[in-house]
Amino acid sequence: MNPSKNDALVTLRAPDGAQATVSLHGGQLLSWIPAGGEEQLYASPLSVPAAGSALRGGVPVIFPQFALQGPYPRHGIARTRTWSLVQREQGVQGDALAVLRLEDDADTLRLWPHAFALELTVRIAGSRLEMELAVENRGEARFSFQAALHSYWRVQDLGRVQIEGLQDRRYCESDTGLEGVQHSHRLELLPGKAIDRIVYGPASTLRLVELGEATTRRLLIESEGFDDVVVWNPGADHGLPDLPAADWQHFVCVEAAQIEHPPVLEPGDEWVARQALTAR
Ligand SMILES: O=P(O)(O)OC[C@H]1O[C@@H](O)[C@H](O)[C@@H](O)[C@@H]1O
Repeated sequence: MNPSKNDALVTLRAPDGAQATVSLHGGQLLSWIPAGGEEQLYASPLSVPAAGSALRGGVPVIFPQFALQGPYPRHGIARTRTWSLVQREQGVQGDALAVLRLEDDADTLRLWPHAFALELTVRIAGSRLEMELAVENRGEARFSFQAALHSYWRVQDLGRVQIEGLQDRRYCESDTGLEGVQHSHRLELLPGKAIDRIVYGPASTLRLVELGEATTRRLLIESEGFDDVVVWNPGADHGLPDLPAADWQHFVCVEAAQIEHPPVLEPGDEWVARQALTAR
C-alpha cells in the first residue's frame, strides 16, 4: 500500500508503543504493529485507494455478501466505500481505539436495497488487537446478510506456516465445491498451491504458527459471533494485477466469517461479532 496516495488514513498509537493504521476507504485496518513487535498484516504495495475498488491487504470488511454467493457485488459493498471516523481515543485506558461507521446512501441502496449502519471498532494495546463489527438494521424491513473480516496475515514464508485448531470441522473448497472434514489438528499450507476453503462452525480458537530457523511466531486468533473461517491464498499462478507476482508467499488470509447461516435482522436490531488477535 502506498500511504502517500491515501489521505484518509487514521493512525493509532497506544502508550505502550502498539500501533495501527486504518483507512477510511473500505473501513480497513491496514497495519498492526504490537508493542515491541513487527508488522502483522500484509498490504500489497500495488494497491491504491480508488473509488469503487477494494484495497488488497489489511482487513477488508465483507458485507452483506460473501464472494459471489448472491446477486450483489463480489464481497459486498462495504470494502469499496468511504467510512467516517466517529471516535478516536489514545491513552485513555492504556490503549488506542478508533470507531468507523458506514451508513446506507443512495449508491448503496442502488446496490443493496436496505437501510443499514456498520460500525467497526479497532482497539490495540500491548500484543493484542481487538476488532468488533456491528451491523444495524435502520430500515423498515428485515434483511439477512453475510459478513467477514478478511484478514491478510503477513508471513515470511508460507511454506513454514500452519493453522492449528480447525480439527473436526466441515469445509468446502470454494473453487471446486469439494466438501470434507478437517481431521488433523494442523492445516499445513502447500506453498505455491492456491487454497480457498470455507471451514464451518462452531467457532474455535485458532493459532497461526510460522516455524522459523531460530524462533517460532504464533498468532492466537479468537473469534466470537463469527461461526465460520475462510482460509485463502491465491497461490503462485495468481495473476492478480494488484498483487506483486511473488507476494503470494508472504501472507495467508484467515478470515473470521459468517457465511453458512446468514443472520436475519429485524428493523432496529443489531448483530455484533468480534475477533481478537494476540501476537506471541
Ligand atoms: O480478489 P478479491 O475479490 O478480494 O477476493 C479474494 C478472495 O477472497 C476470499 O475470501 C475468497 O474465498 C476467494 O474466493 C477470493 O478469491
